[in-house]
Amino acid sequence: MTVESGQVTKVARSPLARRLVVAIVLFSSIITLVITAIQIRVDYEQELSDIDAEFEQIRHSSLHSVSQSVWVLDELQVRNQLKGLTKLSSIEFAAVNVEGKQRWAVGQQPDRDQVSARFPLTYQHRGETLEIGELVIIGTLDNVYHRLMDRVLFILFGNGLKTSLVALFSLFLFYHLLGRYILDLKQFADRFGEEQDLPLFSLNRKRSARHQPDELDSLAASINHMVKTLRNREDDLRVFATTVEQSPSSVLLTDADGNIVYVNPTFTEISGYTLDDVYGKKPAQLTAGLTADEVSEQIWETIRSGGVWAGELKSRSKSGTIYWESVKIGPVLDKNGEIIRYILVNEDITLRKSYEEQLLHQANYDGLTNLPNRLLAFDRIAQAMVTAQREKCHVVVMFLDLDRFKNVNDTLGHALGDELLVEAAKRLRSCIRVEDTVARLGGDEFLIILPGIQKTQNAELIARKVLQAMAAPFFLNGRELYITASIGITIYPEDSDSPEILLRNADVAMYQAKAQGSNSFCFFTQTMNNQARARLEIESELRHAQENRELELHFQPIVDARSGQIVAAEGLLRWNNPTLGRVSPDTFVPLAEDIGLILPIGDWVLRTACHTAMTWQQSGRTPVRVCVNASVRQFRNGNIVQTIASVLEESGLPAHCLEVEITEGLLLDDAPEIQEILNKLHRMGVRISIDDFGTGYSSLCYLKKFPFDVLKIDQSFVRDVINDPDDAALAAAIIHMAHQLKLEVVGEGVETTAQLHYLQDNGLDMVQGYLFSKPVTAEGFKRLLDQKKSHGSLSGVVKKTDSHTLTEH
Ligand SMILES: Nc1nc2c(ncn2[C@@H]2O[C@@H]3COP(=O)(O)O[C@H]4[C@@H](O)[C@H](n5cnc6c(=O)[nH]c(N)nc65)O[C@@H]4COP(=O)(O)O[C@H]3[C@H]2O)c(=O)[nH]1
Repeated sequence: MTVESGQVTKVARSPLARRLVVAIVLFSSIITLVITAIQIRVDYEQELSDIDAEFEQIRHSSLHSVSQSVWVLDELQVRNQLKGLTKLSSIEFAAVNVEGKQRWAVGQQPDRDQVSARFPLTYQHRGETLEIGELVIIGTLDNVYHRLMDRVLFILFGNGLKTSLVALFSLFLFYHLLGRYILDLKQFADRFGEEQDLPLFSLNRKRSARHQPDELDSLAASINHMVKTLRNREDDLRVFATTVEQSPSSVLLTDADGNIVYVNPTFTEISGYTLDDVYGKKPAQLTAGLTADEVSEQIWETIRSGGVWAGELKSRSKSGTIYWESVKIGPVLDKNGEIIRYILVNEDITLRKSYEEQLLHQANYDGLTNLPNRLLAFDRIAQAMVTAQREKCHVVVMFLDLDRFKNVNDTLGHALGDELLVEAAKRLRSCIRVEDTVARLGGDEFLIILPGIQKTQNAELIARKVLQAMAAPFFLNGRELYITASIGITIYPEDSDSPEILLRNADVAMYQAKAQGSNSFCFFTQTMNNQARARLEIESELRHAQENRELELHFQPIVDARSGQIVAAEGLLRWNNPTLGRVSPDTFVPLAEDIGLILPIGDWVLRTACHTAMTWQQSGRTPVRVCVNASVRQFRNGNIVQTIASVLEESGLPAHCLEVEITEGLLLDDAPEIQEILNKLHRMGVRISIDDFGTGYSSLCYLKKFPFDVLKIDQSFVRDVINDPDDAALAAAIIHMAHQLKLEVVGEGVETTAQLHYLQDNGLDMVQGYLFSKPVTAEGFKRLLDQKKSHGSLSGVVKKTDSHTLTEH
């Protein structure tokens, strides 16, 4: 009840209730006043007409007697009659005027609102009507007024009471029907903001069975619907708020004027600024000087027109660090399409940017020397060509390759090779102007681009300068190294107007310079171009040689120098191409090495050689060794030990029947893995021979260090043993020395009996050469083996005459 009465008081105090009461009172009062006024007016009219009626009554009833009394001048009677008149309620004063003058009067003449009447006093005398005077009666309206006033007061009081009661009743009704529910609603609304789990609103009223839903029910239903909608929205908002709070992107909100009103934790984390630091500031203030004015204008133009601007901008953190952000800025519109906020979603892309920059650098610069790479070099050539065309000058493009750089790598290791390249790059840079470019194309290949050259003769000067710079010794890792370079030169626009062709021209010219004996330069000519084309053609044909079965393995016998018996067969590659015809191994083997094809080809040679040798053995012929040339590449990049092991297993050829021929080049590299491979092969029982001995470094160390079985004297020595005493002495010394080291010696390229005899006399173990046989097919070799069978020993044949050689035709 207390709550109830308290609520009533609240209701009574409520402006709405007050307004209701005032309205009721005002309305009721106005109605009352209007009705009262009308009523009073009617009553007043009625009072006046009552007075008129009374005056008429006087005229009918008293006028004759007053006239009689005046005629007879009965003063007393007149006075009594006048007094009698003033006794009447509405008459205050009565008088008789004779001849215009007041003769008798009774009562007070009122000075307030009055009503009066004048009646002529007449008398019939001798048939004639005489006017003898005038009766004046005057009444006041006081009584009328009093009565009217009483009535007014009564009406007002009655209506006031009624109005009050109505107002009170209205208040009660208002509270009972509406007010208390409004208060409940208010309380619900108050609690709704504070209590998350507030149950839905329900009207606290009794409902009879006949209760029909009224406006309050539908209001409650609407409110609950609104509550549910709000709660859903609140949930959605909470989800969005959490999303924004936990977003890995930084989020800023500004008001419609662009002043920051919110930042999420990621923003603080990245920039170091809290909301307090930046509240009310413009985002641009945080990046002052980092965004170009045109970009800022473009951003504003886009977002003011309702669009979203996306791009990458630099930002500055609180500590002053500059970082990159991927930025999306857009307006938030209200439902009328008016901008109410701007939202900035930024992602820190500094890392990505730096990767991109790195990638860009990597894509354009060489990692080792930091010189522009091939890609950038092309771009520079193209740019230089455009400028040269405009300024009517030339662009000189030089292709530079370090001579025998591979040897440095092989001998001293890649680390030192790399150091040499870095130093060489520095020297190259020091030879040219700032506007010139030195690029590294890869390996030991460099490109020098000289734009804006007026006289092409200058190219020669610069080439000489470069060669000179390279000629000075390099001091690396405590070693003194010498390296030379070969330079190919081509000129724009004379030689070509395409960067690709210019590069190719310079490459071709460089090859020519190398062919001339290295440490030189060479200008490009069209003839060179043709040669290069030919080389390219060979290269492209070679790539398909194996699959097209164009390769063949021929065999050349190696015979015992004393018995003349065939003791071994050297497998020698042959390539017969339908377009190119027979191509010499001296041409295609180095090419195959350059382009890496020597690995599959080398495997094929090994396999073919072992299988062929095995078929000879299986057909009952005396077993002979098969010698296979192995390229340096097979040792470095291939899996030669496993290949040989599996080939021997596949073919069934005993390991001691296989001899692997290597050249000195392989040994230049002091790499332990080469020694390991050779040792493994040796342990497997495979024989190892050193080929072309005498042409390279011919270091005796190698002979001691590596597990060789055979030494093959190069044919260049053998050729001149008869004519050149030096070569003769050298050949003899090599045989002697090899024997000291327990190596067997093969003389290569023996073409004459004189050569053979000289070598025999000096104790040579085996001979190989056209004197006995040129390399022949496997079938041909089989015949040679059979021929040997039928002839028994060849030694006699050999010693008699050249015409009795083993040569297969
Ligand atoms: N003038 C003259 N030459 C003679 C005489 N006796 C033999 N020859 C030639 O001398 C070369 C000996 O082979 P090489 O020094 O290993 O030199 C070989 C070898 O380095 C390479 N080669 C050939 N086949 C292969 C192979 O299967 N693998 C590898 N890696 N290189 C091979 O190609 C080079 C040349 O091979 P070919 O042209 O077959 O030339 C062969 C052979 O035909 C002679 O009395 N007089």
